[in-house]
Formats: sequence, C-alpha cells, structure tokens
Amino acid sequence: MAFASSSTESHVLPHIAIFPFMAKGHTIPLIQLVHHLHRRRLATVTFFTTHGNAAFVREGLSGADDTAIVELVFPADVSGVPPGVESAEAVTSMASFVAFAHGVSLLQPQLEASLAAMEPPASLLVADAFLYWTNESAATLGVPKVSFFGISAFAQVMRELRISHDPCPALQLADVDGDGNPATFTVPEFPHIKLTLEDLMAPFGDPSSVAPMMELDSKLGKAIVESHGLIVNTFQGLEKPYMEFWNKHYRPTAWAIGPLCLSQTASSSSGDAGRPSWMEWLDEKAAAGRAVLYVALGTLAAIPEVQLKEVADGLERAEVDFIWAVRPDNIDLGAGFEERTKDRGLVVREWVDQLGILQHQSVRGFLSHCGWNSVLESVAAGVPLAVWPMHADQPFNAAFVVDELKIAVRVHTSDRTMRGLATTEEISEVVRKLMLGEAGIEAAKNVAGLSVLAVESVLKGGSSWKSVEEMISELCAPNMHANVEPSKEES
Ligand SMILES: O=c1ccn([C@@H]2O[C@H](COP(=O)(O)OP(=O)(O)O[C@H]3O[C@H](CO)[C@@H](O)[C@H](O)[C@H]3O)[C@@H](O)[C@H]2O)c(=O)[nH]1
Repeated sequence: MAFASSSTESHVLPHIAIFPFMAKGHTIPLIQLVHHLHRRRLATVTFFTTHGNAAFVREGLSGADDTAIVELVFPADVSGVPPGVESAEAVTSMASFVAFAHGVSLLQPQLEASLAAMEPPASLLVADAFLYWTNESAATLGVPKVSFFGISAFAQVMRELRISHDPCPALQLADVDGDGNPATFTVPEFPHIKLTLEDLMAPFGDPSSVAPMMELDSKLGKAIVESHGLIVNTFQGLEKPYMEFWNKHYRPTAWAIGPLCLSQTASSSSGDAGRPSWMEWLDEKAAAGRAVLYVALGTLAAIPEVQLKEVADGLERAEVDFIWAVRPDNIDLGAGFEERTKDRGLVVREWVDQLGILQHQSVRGFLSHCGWNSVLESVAAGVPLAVWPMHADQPFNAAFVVDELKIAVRVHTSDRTMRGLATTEEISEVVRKLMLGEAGIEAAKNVAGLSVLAVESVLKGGSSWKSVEEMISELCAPNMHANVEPSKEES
C-alpha cells in the first residue's frame, strides 16, 4: 500500500509508462488520464508516441508539464500501410487497419530499449490492448502491465459473451421478420439485451476483413486476460452491473476510472488560442434562446461523400439549428448547402474542443456515430443523443444507450446494416424526434441524472476517484517487481 493517496510530495511517486494506440479516440483518454495523475500528484509519467503523433500529444499534455514524452520512430515500408501514415485515422479500410496494427508492433524493440533505460525505472506500464505485444515487453523488463481498451464495460462483456455463446451461425440462418427486422439473439445473462447479427459482426468490419480482424481480436483479448489489470473509461453510476459481471467472471481485475474527459481542465484542453469562432456562434444561439444539435461522426470511419450529402439534406429538411464538425475537411456537402442553412447551421472543418461544445448551454442534442468517448462526453455534459453506429464497438454502445439507459434515439440505415445508407428522410426524422419530440424530452431527462453521477464519480471520494488510487496502490507496490506474473487463477 506504499503509494495510496499520495497527495503530498514526501512520497517517492510511482513512475508510470503510458503507451496509447495511434488513433485519436484511443490516445485522448490516456492523455486525460495523465492530467488526472498529474493533478492529484499520484505518479510521474512517461508517455510514448511516434514523431508523426507528437504534436497532437504535446498539445494534449500541455499543463501536465512534468510528463516525459518519448518519440519512437514509426517503421518505414510496412506492407499495406501508405508511407507517412502513423495514425489510424489515415487508414481507409479494415485490411489496412490490420496492416497498420502490425506496423505498430514493429515498435517493440524501441519500446523495450527505452523502458530498460528509464530512470527511475517504470513501476507500471499502461498500454492499449491493440499493443498486445507490450505484455511481452513488460514481462521481459519485470514491470506489471495494465491494459486499456477504450470501450465500455458493456461492450467488453458483450464481446466475451459473443465468444462463449457464438450465436452467429444461428443468426446467419434466421430470417428477417415480416417487417424486415433482423432476427435477434437474447443475451441469456442479461435477458433485456437483444443483439442482431450486424451488432455482433460489426466489430470486425466489412465481411471481407472478418478473418484478419478476428485474428487481431483474439491477440488483443489474450493480452487483456494476461495483463495485471484492465482500465475501463466508465463509472459505476453508468455501468455498475457490467463492471461487477466482468470482475466476477473474467480476469484481470477491471477498474472503472472515468469519465476521463472530466479529468482534463478547461485550461489544458483549450490552450492559449482564445475563444474559437464556433463557440461565439453558440453564445449567440444561447442568447437567442435557440437549441442546437451538435453533429460529429468520429475520427476513424471514412464516410462516403454521398452519405454525408444525405446528412446535409437531412439537417436542412429537419429545420433545426446545428453545428457540424465535419471531416474530412475538404468534403463537398452539396451545392449551396452551407449558404442556404447559414442562419441555422454552422459547418466547422477544424479540430474542435468537442467536450467544450457539448457543455455549451445551447447544445441540446448530439448526432453521433456512437464512439465510446463521444458517448461519455455527451453523458458528462448531460446531452441526449441520436446514435448511428457504423463499426467496431459502436452497435453495442448504441444498444446500451438506446435500450438500457434510454438516453438516445437510434438512426437506422435503409437495409439495417452498418454499411447501408442513412437517408435524408431518416436523418431528418430522427433529428426532429431528438430535438423536438417526446423521445428527446425523455432522453434529456435521463441523461441529466447520469451527468450528475458522472461528475460525482470523479470528484474527491467518488468511485472513479478512489479506483485510480486503488489501482496504483495495488499494482505499483514495490513487491510487484519481484513477481510480475499475472495470476492464472480463474476467479
Ligand atoms: O474535432 C474533433 C473530433 C473529435 N474529437 C474527440 O475525438 C474523440 C473521438 O472518439 P470517439 O468518439 O470514441 O470516436 P472514434 O475516434 O471513432 O473512436 C474509436 O475509438 C473508440 C474508443 O475505443 C471506439 O469506441 C470507437 O468505436 C472507435 O471508432 C472524442 O474524444 C472527441 O471529443 C475532438 O475533440 N475534436
């Protein structure tokens, strides 16, 4: 228990090495974790990245100024990875995502050399589950290792239950019902949860990539099991049943330490750049008593232009006020769209402070692809969602926020697959339901309650506040170095 509650400088602080996967949605929460550790003086941190990602990381870490940043050299000539690509956002298909994850694994010798030279030695390595090979590095150097995966406890549990029940063959043979709805699998352990084949297979991307993605998935699943712990960016008030289920049936021990987005103070997230023009635009909307929809569809999925034009038409038809953080920045949203909607809408083609936008008093709804960070930020800000899952863990998140938490309405594609088109009519209808309908009012009421719990969990004495301390206390104890084999006992 040497490092518990180390709020004074008289302790020798543990030294934590943190290595995120090179994708914004995976790096941002670990940057936020550094701010948390820094603010509470719980540890000193060395943060690993590559040259191509260093500017983003340095900006994110400003304010946590005693953090050491180590820049590794991303390997050149990785088959299937375009030259110069060092972040998953630039990867355009699941096949190249697998190649990219392999390219990242080639950083192993550099990581190990750096860890071996670290002074003082690392007390703990926190690494993304996509960096499955870091288990071996940590074991070689005698350092305990914690996995971070960035998904919800719900998705983490559903991922395991999918493996143990394997309902996919039966669902493949099942017919759609008379209304065209796909067959569902009822999760026996949580009978209120119903999942479709699409929900279960979307984590592996388009059908042609299923085999290599499953192989990667099993490597990272094994790496999680063989870690000394699992960090989950969530909080008990949101996901208690799933955290308890995980800790009862699976290993390693999982700690709920979020929402990490609330760890980053305003000064560390907005820098010195002053108030951006879109925040001033939102101020004007608030002054005029207008409710604004925020639209952002993630950093990873490359959404075809034809689909984004449907979104634009849908927003125009819905006649709601909106701010849309669109990407890629050069996308064409259709002739005259921005001009025709300029009194109601604002299209932003830069990186924005998403949490800042969601926390703005004028923002009353979020049309999201349902990435877990976006969901948590929306919950933290008390903003109800319209969710349109596209791949990875997103369909699990959508089922959770729509069916269980009742804080969101669902966007459906015309063929009910993740790759199908969400039409102008669908976008318009769902957005109006969220911003103007009964469903939106109900979702807003529910999310407001969760927002209070989110804030409480990260305040002094809150469940996430305590979990961070417990994790460090348990894993950075001096005797961990004598025996870093994770327990093989089934719990
Ligand atoms: O202009 C922008 C755009 C994005 N963000 C932030 O970028 C993050 C995006 O994360 P998320 O909403 O989770 O989306 P993805 O980047 O798509 O996340 C990937 O990683 C997540 C965590 O593992 C998964 O849940 C998703 O399915 C996966 O696509 C959030 O913190 C946003 O606030 C900004 O701050 N400014």
